[in-house]
Amino acid sequence: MELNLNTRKKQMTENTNRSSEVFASCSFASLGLHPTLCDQLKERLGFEAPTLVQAQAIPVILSGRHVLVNAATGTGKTVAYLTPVIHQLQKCDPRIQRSDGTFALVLVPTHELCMQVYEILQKLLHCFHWIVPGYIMGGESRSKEKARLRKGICILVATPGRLLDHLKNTSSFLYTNLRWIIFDEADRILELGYGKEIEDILNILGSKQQKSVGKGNSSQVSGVQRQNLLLSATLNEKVNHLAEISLDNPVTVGIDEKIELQLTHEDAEPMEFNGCDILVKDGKPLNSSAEEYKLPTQLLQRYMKVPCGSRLVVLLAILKHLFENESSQKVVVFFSTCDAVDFHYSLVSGFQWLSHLQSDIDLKQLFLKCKTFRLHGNMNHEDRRTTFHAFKKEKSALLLSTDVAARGLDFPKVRCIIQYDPPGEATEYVHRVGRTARIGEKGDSLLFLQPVETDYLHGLEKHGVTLTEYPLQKLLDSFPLFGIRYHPKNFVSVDTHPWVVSLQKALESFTSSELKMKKMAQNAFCSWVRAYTAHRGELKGIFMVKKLHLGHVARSFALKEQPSLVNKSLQKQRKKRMRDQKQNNVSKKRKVAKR
Ligand SMILES: Nc1ncnc2c1ncn2[C@@H]1O[C@H](COP(=O)(O)OP(=O)(O)OP(=O)(O)O)[C@@H](O)[C@H]1O
Repeated sequence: MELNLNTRKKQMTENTNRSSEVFASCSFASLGLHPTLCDQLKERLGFEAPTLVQAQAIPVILSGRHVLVNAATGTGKTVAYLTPVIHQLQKCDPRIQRSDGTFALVLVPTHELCMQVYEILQKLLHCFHWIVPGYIMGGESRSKEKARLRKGICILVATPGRLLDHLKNTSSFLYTNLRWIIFDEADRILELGYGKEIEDILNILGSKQQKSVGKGNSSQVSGVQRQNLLLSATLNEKVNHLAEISLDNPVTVGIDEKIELQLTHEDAEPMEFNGCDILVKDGKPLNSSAEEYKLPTQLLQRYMKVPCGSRLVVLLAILKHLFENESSQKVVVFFSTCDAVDFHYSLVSGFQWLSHLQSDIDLKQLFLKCKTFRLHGNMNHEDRRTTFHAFKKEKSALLLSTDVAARGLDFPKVRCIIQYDPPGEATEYVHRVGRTARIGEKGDSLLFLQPVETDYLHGLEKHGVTLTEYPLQKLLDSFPLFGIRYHPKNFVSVDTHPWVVSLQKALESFTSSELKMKKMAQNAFCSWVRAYTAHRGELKGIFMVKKLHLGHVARSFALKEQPSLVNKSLQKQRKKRMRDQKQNNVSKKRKVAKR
């Protein structure tokens, strides 16, 4: 009883500590936001108080300065940039109208993030019906978008490619009143190769900065005061060029002490907004030493050393453990390719295993009994949208995804992130794990590495990210094999663990029993190897294709042999069949001739 009381007390202290790391001790109203907007934040979104980054960024953005916002994942950056824009637009007198065209542009890297920002906007604008939000993004109907643009969209959320398309081809798209350009996940937009599009967009919008504009002045373009904002949890030197061409004397706002440390104290200008100390800085954008990333402190980060051939079994073991130990569990697993997502989705959805041998009846049941979703860029738009919303709503579910879900997406209550295929850059690691432990909540992350890949951890350490090892052996020993729990006297390697061997065999026979499943496994194998070879720069020395044992890679896709061998043996079979057929025909002819 006392123990329970102590545990509860400890939890309460932890919660209070976490809360003070995330939330500021001031109100939204005290930051200068309109009372109706503050009511919307409370009523529509349930936000009582601003987060630290909101308390820091909102007053600076309201002041009209160009801003770089750098804060950990899940700290509320979206509302930090949307509310000042709405505040300014609602107070325009006379009221703005749709026919005035677009006032604010939010650029995002993915469709899902586009929808997410649009949905938050809809909630915040509920009481400001004259400020119309809208979105445009690749894959949607151009003509419908044109029609919406013609009517007028006051705050427009867009992906860069489609925006450029409309800027060039939709003559009714009015942007002469444009006042804000916001780059959400700025570094990702560039990583996706949109650099050229962004330059073109800035050129067309007349928002490209000419060097050495007076300190503290926002740029004036065609009489309208412009204010540009750049945000990400991983603002690094890659963003410098974009910052240089789009921001005019920016203020850096961030809760990242590492970034604050590299600011020169002469430049630093401490401000106080209702008890929230803020360090803002004029002038130059970030340099490469700023590439130390701040992750949510409550996030438990672990890695697992798994031999290649046992990867699949270990993944299934972890998932089984997670879903059987907690009644409501939300997990996201990241893969490197769309084919890998499809294969694992079909496998998880259909794979059954004999759970007991005691009775003569085969009690086969689904190995994983959780609700499973998949998300990747090759899915059609409607399916992506449905998955995105469905996974958001679920209390307990598994999402298998590529990096389309890595950036900005806010799935409530995700408890665990599994990086089955390691990400490339450390930035991607940060954003993937950032899908959990949001807004002060608890979260775990687990990174799969093959024994030859563990140098990847040093790369992460350089960015201030440290992981501890997950006790894999203990987990494997905890699974009973046909009713009996295995107690090894001596250390047994993962590959030879009886539970692993047995499950691997079952997986291979499941995959080989269905042609469709086998084909999916082969495709996934091939695209996985291709993705592995595509690692760039320093990562090439860690993820070395030469060191891969393709037979073991095949096992990780539940294949008995690697696809090229499979193809060869298929070819051999085909040749043999043709030879047999030929011989049959010859003997038939001979028979006919004999008659
Ligand atoms: N003031 C607040 N009070 C309570 N919850 C909030 C507040 N501000 C934001 N949130 C919630 O916190 C979560 C994270 O917010 P948001 O997605 O804006 O974070 P982010 O910093 O942009 O994360 P990422 O870097 O991953 O994109 C969301 O669920 C959002 O609804």
